[in-house]
Amino acid sequence: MKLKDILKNIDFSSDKELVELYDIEIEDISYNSNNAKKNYIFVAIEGEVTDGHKYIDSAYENGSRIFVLSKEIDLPKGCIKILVKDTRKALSKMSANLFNNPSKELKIIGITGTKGKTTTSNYIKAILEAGGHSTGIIGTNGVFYKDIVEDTENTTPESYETQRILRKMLDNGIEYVVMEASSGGLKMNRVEDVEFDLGVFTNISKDHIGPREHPDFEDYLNSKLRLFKLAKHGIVNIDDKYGQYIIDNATCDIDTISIEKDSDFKAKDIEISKDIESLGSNFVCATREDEYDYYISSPGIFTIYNALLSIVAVTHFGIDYKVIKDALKDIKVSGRVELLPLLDYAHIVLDFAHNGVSLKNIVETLKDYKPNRLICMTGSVGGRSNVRRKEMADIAAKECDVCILTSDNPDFEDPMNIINEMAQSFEGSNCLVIKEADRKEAIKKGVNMLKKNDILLLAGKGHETYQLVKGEKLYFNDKEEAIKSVNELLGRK
Ligand SMILES: CC(=O)N[C@H]1[C@@H](OP(=O)(O)OP(=O)(O)OC[C@H]2O[C@@H](n3ccc(=O)[nH]c3=O)[C@H](O)[C@@H]2O)O[C@H](CO)[C@@H](O)[C@@H]1O[C@H](C)C(=O)N[C@@H](C)C(=O)N[C@H](CCC(=O)O)C(=O)O
Ligand SMILES: Nc1ncnc2c1ncn2[C@@H]1O[C@H](COP(=O)(O)OP(=O)(O)OP(=O)(O)O)[C@@H](O)[C@H]1O
Repeated sequence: MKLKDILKNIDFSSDKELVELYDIEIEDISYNSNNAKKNYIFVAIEGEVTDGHKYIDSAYENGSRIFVLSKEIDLPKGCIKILVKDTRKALSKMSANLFNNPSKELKIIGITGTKGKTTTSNYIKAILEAGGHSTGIIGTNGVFYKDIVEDTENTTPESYETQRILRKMLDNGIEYVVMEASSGGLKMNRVEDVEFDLGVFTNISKDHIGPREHPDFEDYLNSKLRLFKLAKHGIVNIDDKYGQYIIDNATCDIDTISIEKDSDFKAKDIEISKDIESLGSNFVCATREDEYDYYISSPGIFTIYNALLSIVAVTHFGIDYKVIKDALKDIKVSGRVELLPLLDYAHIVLDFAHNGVSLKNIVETLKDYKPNRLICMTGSVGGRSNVRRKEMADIAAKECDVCILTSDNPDFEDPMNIINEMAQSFEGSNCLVIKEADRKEAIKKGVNMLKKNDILLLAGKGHETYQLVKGEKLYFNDKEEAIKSVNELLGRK
């Protein structure tokens, strides 16, 4: 592609005459010097850890001669300097130009919120596919479309990766893309040049506040709000304390959903199944004109919110009620309230809950099934704000009968340090606390102590298959370990 086409709609200045620049053929863009090559443009990003401008020499050595910078830096002779105000924004626009703006030809649904993004994305994908529409997903679990699966570093990939993936999806015949728009992704302009047909707000609670993320809650909230300035239409959970803030500050029209307040799509007559084996809920969705009944095969009030948002999203694209109803009744999302059918006298549930709000939701949901004892295995990430681990431990101490504190991505922190900090919440509580830093042993202990009608909640990892230790992702799978422990217990191979 010609340089002039890559730089379309970008405000820049250059040390070269524009005519001199314009017809240069560019092969690709790199924002990491290690991937830079001849005929590539190198874009220097001022990151959280390091400043990409430091890697100009390395990109030069790898063959790049065209540099997009936000700082006046002298370049080696023969190089072209393109100066912009914000290189992240420039990278986003250049990437959209390079890949021919794929989002213009796709229908894109962005989901933001502290909790429920992955679950809601999967519900929407399943319903759209049941309606005959080829749909892709970009999110925490990776990228999925047709039978293609791609891992991603971030929930919301860097703008270049996002545009590249959207182009590949479009070229593979995908019509709809459901994309998790994380606050970090929105803040760092990773989706700035994605044309969202719909933006969806699930909820917000204190999270991702701390070093390298958001300095305060206001920044976190306003990062999420950005989606409703990019999208053509929005869907907002008005029961959330900040739902009205999103509506008041959005630049698009909004449909609202709720269980408590008045809204455009309100759930009522909710019946959560009494039997843990069926783990589901019936509810009616009342619009301003009509009422529609649904069954969703996952329990909990939070599931109804995710289902409502999904119903409204697909209704926006004209999907039939019957298609939605049929699809919802069978949907399951891996690692989200996943019942492992391993024992006939007790229940083991796998769930991705790894912050206070989600742990509270899943614990309260499971308590509705009136277990003999609720045994919760949980831990908390190392090297991040201590608030998260305290909130999680407080919930477990208050709501559970037994809590096995273990490791959950300790990274560079000593796992016992995290466990001991969490253990403080149990002082004076009726919950029996067990400390076991080895997650495999912790699962085994949980399985071995199960008695009739107990529920063991394995919280934190859900679908994830690694343990982050000292910067390294080591393979670990809660589900596999639970199966092994049960087999050992029952004397099977
Ligand atoms: C804090 C943060 O968000 N960091 C993201 C950011 O990295 P960074 O700005 O820290 O980059 P850096 O390492 O300082 O490097 C700066 C620049 O120098 C370049 N570089 C670096 C080394 C080198 O040898 N050569 C070189 O050119 C890098 O490619 C980069 O362009 O840009 C990277 C590329 O897009 C991201 O992968 C990285 O996400 C890290 C892994 C991360 O943990 N991010 C979390 C906070 C995050 O974004 N989470 C959200 C979900 C949570 C939420 O809801 O917000 C997500 O979407 O994943
Ligand atoms: N709407 C919701 N409100 C509160 N908690 C929820 C909601 N939906 C799911 N959860 C809980 O949060 C956990 C994570 O759900 P999900 O993966 O859908 O959220 P997410 O927004 O993608 O999370 P993350 O940003 O951590 O990847 C679930 O396992 C469940 O315990």
